Amino acid sequence: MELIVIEDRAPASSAPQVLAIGKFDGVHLGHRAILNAARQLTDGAERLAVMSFEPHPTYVLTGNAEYTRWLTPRAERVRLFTELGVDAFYVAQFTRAFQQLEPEAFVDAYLVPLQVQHVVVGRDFRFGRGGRGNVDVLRDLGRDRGFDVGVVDPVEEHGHKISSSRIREHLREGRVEAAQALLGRPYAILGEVVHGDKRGRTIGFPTANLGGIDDYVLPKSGVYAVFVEIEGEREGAFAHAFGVLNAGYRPTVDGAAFQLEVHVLDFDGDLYGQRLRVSFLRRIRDEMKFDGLEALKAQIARDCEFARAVFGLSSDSAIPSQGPA
Ligand SMILES: Cc1cc2nc3c(=O)[nH]c(=O)nc-3n(C[C@H](O)[C@H](O)[C@H](O)COP(=O)(O)O)c2cc1C
Ligand SMILES: Nc1ncnc2c1ncn2[C@@H]1O[C@H](COP(=O)(O)OP(=O)(O)O)[C@@H](O)[C@H]1O
Repeated sequence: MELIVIEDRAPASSAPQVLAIGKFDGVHLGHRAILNAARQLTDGAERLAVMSFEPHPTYVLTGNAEYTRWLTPRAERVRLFTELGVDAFYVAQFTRAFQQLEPEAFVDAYLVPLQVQHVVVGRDFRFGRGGRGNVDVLRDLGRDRGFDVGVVDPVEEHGHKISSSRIREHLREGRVEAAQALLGRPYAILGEVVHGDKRGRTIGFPTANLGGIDDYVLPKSGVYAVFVEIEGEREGAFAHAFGVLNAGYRPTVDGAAFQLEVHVLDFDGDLYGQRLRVSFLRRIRDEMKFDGLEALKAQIARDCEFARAVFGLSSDSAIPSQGPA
């Protein structure tokens, strides 16, 4: 897949294209419906392309700092679009000048050079200065410029529209399974294993601390059962495994910063510098303040047992399974 950042005018495309336009944060089931509709319009000669915008338009337009974080930062969108067979991903810079473009100017500078044959958007798509452009405006502009417009109705789940903001809300409340139902896959965060306080190993539960996660929407603090993958190949480690993850401030040890740390089940080895993707499968409990490390250690052992039961893994410990406290 080709990744093209657009500053103020799209580069000329050498091939005709079908283009899906939207924010695509999360690449959730609603976004997938748009991509599938676009894919069905491609014939042999046309490329399948996606256009989205950075920084997050909601951040630029509302100033809401939560939108400096993404469900899927650019690298994750690149990965998912590649998996979904997208040929070209255009990232348009959502600058002040961009926001001033009239709908017609947007179409002429951003779509016409791309040899767009079909544009596919969601029903509520808005574009151009002050959000003046909508699907009808886009259709009218396309008529004179040789493209048509496919409109995809919102995908619903239990009568509610699937949206990135609902997924954010679920994650804020720790409802990772509800988030998964809207995403069509578990919510995942990719980070690099950094050094911590080296306390984990002294209590028998080494925890890989994830760094470089500032671009991600973080789930509610608490303990989660997770799926863990190492990005790229590595000799002597695992390709994927299960784990228990603590998200939060670690009140027992007076942690000051929000952290994600994962203890990988049935693994012993060096993970520093590795890139791990953790997928949130099940919330186990709230983060708690314990009277000392022994109590914390006993609870982590129960968390591991609980996760083993969830995953159907055999227990290799003598601690009886009691589930979360
Ligand atoms: C499954 C799991 C659950 C945890 N639960 C809590 C908790 O409820 N409260 C807390 O203060 N710390 C909790 N922790 C974090 C530990 O305090 C932390 O892993 C330990 O201090 C090691 O820190 P280090 O990796 O920086 O050495 C948990 C860790 C894991 C792996
Ligand atoms: N099962 C495991 N799960 C997570 N990390 C492990 C495991 N076994 C060994 N490690 C290694 O131990 C490190 C974590 O140990 P810990 O004492 O918690 O140190 P730190 O405070 O630096 O995270 C990980 O970064 C990894 O390199």
